[in-house]
Amino acid sequence: MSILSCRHVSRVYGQGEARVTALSDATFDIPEGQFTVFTGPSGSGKSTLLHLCGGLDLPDEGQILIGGEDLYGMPEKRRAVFRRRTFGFVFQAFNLMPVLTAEENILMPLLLDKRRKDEAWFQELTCLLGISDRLKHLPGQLSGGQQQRVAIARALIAKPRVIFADEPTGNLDTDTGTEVLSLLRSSSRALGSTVVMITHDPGIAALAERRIHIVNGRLKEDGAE
Ligand SMILES: Nc1ncnc2c1ncn2[C@@H]1O[C@H](COP(=O)(O)OP(=O)(O)OP(=O)(O)O)[C@@H](O)[C@H]1O
Repeated sequence: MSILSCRHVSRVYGQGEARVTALSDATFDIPEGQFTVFTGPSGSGKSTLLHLCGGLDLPDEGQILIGGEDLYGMPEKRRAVFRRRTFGFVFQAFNLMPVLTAEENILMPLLLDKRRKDEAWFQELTCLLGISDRLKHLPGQLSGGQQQRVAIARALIAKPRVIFADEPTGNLDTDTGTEVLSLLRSSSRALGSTVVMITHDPGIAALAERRIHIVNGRLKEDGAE
């Protein structure tokens, strides 16, 4: 079974002259463990699609199934809990809490869900990401690449089945971006998680197993006419 199944999903913003069809009839399936990127020009609908798949928006039409569960068929409160337990998010701007140490930032999803820390996974993850000696630092004391590695650890600490990453390398130089991406891949592989990522960078997109191109809210699989 697919981990993520998108069925005829559309999203329209605004009304009248301000009406924009951000996404039109999006249909695709992502098997568990696959690393997929969404590419496309600015304003084509990539973030809209990522937010819908991540349970952060509401589609106007269509259905999104996560492991067979209808994401928008469940009540909002249950969706919030489901999202916290099933998804990890990584953003371009890192979005770390500046007053918390790296370790406190990483553990935040567990705290929100009143879950215990799996010490072995915490050690493995921080070691894999090369941040074991930075755990007591505040985000402001870390480089951009280190901050994004902390954000990846935070996204993975609760062992999510799907990781959504919105331009995770967008604020990093090319070498750091490639390194961070490879760490995102190896740490998600260690967990067997599926990664769905937006990128503008063709070099980064080439590293994915699958590319879904979006133009004017319409999807086009890599290699398709
Ligand atoms: N909240 C909103 N209200 C109105 N229009 C919106 C809203 N969010 C997005 N849009 C419009 O929907 C379209 C798709 O936007 P989206 O952010 O999904 O594109 P994108 O491909 O992620 O762009 P970028 O690469 O620049 O981030 C754009 O025309 C955008 O202006």
